[in-house]
Amino acid sequence: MAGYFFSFEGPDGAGKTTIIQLVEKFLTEQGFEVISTREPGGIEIAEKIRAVILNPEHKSMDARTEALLYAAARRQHLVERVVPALNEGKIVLCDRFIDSSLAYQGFARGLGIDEVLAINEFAINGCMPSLTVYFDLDPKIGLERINKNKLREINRLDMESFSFHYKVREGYLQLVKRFKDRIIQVDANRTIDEVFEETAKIIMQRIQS
Ligand SMILES: Nc1ncnc2c1ncn2[C@@H]1O[C@H](COP(=O)(O)OP(=O)(O)O)[C@@H](O)[C@H]1O
Ligand SMILES: Cc1cn([C@H]2C[C@H](O)[C@@H](COP(=O)(O)OP(=O)(O)O)O2)c(=O)[nH]c1=O
Repeated sequence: MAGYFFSFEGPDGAGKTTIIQLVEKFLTEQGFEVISTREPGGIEIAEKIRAVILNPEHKSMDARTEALLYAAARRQHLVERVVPALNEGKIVLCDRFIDSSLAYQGFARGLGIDEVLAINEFAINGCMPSLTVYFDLDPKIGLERINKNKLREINRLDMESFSFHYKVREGYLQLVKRFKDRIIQVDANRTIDEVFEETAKIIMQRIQS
């Protein structure tokens, strides 16, 4: 595969969507062919799986069921959207990928990072991002940012307690230590311009290396 696969991680409200849009514009202006996507990314089968996961009425969903459904939606999106773009030599910017499952289901839900990694390795079959930018932010600040934006829908994961979201952050910080070569941590508690500049620099370094 000729393209570059980059994923972006962090708590809800960390600024992933905002920064990805800016990075996409920047890279396009530099002459690269870029797509930005997010799971389920408009892929019909993956959308349907995701609707089942995030439906606030599904309070009885078992944690392993949740992890398997995320992995299934990921697989479908990868095959239909990410891999074709990489094969065309494009840069793919993906809002959340495997590390979301490791942090949310593996660590915060307590299923175990290694267990969730195993089912995701099966799902992605070797197609890992070459670089992951993790936006680190106190989840409280992320939720405050989201609450200011009244247009955003509230999903089943948003309804989790604060302690869940703090565990997600702890999970991410463990992943940063474990996958040092792949994950780069960025302090997201700064202005949009500052976060964008650092992110663009990290990505350009990886493309040029
Ligand atoms: N660095 C920042 N400082 C202040 N507000 C921000 C920052 N980055 C994003 N926001 C705002 O926070 C909200 C959530 O941002 P968004 O990019 O949707 O986050 P995510 O995709 O990580 O959930 C949006 O209203 C966005 O404008
Ligand atoms: C991709 C993924 C997301 N999630 C969670 C994170 C979010 O709370 C929720 C919805 O993700 P998403 O639609 O990416 O929401 P946001 O725009 O807030 O980032 O699903 C997992 O728990 N595991 C996963 O593998």
